[in-house]
Amino acid sequence: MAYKILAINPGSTSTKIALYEEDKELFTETLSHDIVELEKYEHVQDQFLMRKKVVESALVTRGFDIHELSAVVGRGGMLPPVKSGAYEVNEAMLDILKNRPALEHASNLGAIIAYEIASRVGVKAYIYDSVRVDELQDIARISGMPVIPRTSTVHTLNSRAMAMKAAASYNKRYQDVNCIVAHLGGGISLSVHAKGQMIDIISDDEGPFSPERAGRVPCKQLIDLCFSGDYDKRTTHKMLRGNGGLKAYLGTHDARVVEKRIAEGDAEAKRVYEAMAYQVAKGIGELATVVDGEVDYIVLTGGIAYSKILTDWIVKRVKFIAPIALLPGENEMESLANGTLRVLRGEESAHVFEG
Ligand SMILES: Nc1ncnc2c1ncn2[C@@H]1O[C@H](COP(=O)(O)OP(=O)(O)O)[C@@H](O)[C@H]1O
Ligand SMILES: CCCC(=O)OP(=O)(O)O
Repeated sequence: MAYKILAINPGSTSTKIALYEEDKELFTETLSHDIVELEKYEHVQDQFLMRKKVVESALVTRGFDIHELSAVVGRGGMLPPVKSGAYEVNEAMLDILKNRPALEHASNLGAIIAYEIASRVGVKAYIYDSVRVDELQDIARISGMPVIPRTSTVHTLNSRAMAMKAAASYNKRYQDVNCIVAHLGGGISLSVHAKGQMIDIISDDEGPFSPERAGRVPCKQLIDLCFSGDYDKRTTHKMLRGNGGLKAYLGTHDARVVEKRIAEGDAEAKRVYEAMAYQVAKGIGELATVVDGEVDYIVLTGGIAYSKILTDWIVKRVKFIAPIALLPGENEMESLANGTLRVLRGEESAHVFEG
């Protein structure tokens, strides 16, 4: 019997779904949500029913009977630190994602929607390479403030998949190389992979700013801002995540719009956009020290890696470290489905989530 897998990837303004038969994509669709509608919900978790209905309607529209499914997989959310690979969704995981996620994030809905659909047809639901995969080496956990230990929150799914893809293109095994991956999307995160483990990372609040996030900001000034009485907690969070970065400086989080302005001679747009590249390059340099400079290759991936102007700026600054593989875009849906397929085929086993 051919396995059919439904992959669900909730993002801040859309929910992507894809149906795979074995490793063949039958269809993929981005279901956009109305921003005004989304803003009516106080918490991301409250969007569950609305997003589930949108997913189910899309499947009905395509005439797909969910009873044909062998498994459903969702993008793993803001759990406590977990291992790489697959986890079967269970009650303990659902409890955390629904009631006390490490951070409010659309990906928290991936497992919840997957579980609902899978339960209806009596198959298993999984997550794969969650954003909270934590393989940090011990020394990387020390932040400088004992009450704030460092943990890993990173674009694991795409970063690991692209690190493996690049390894194959250099005729090497992921398990044998040291590489640095910069995921350049609406949010930016970086990771250093040493012999198959993400031993250190730069999360979206520890390094470069991005189209919609502030990245690392001077923390003493941030404390003053938080206690100034001018901003509530929700607004401050939004300034860091959602309304930060390019959006804050230039009023748009679309890098293509910024590039158009640069082409038209907008000097401020160029100054800010180049600063984003500068910070990404600095982050790559920082992570190169983790493996004593022994980096086999650097990967630039995510939507902004399509940008020649931005990647040229980064490459100019980091090419002394290692060769650079440009793998623009992301293959999250394929990675979710392929990981689940390996579990169904018995080539990989799913971890048990214990909370
Ligand atoms: N051809 C392109 N050139 C420059 N930027 C691009 C291009 N295509 C997409 N982007 C930018 O990539 C960003 C989104 O990347 P993506 O990986 O899709 O992120 P996310 O999944 O986090 O929304 C946006 O800022 C978008 O403007
Ligand atoms: C850095 C953690 C993962 C994350 O923030 O994902 P999105 O950029 O897709 O929101």
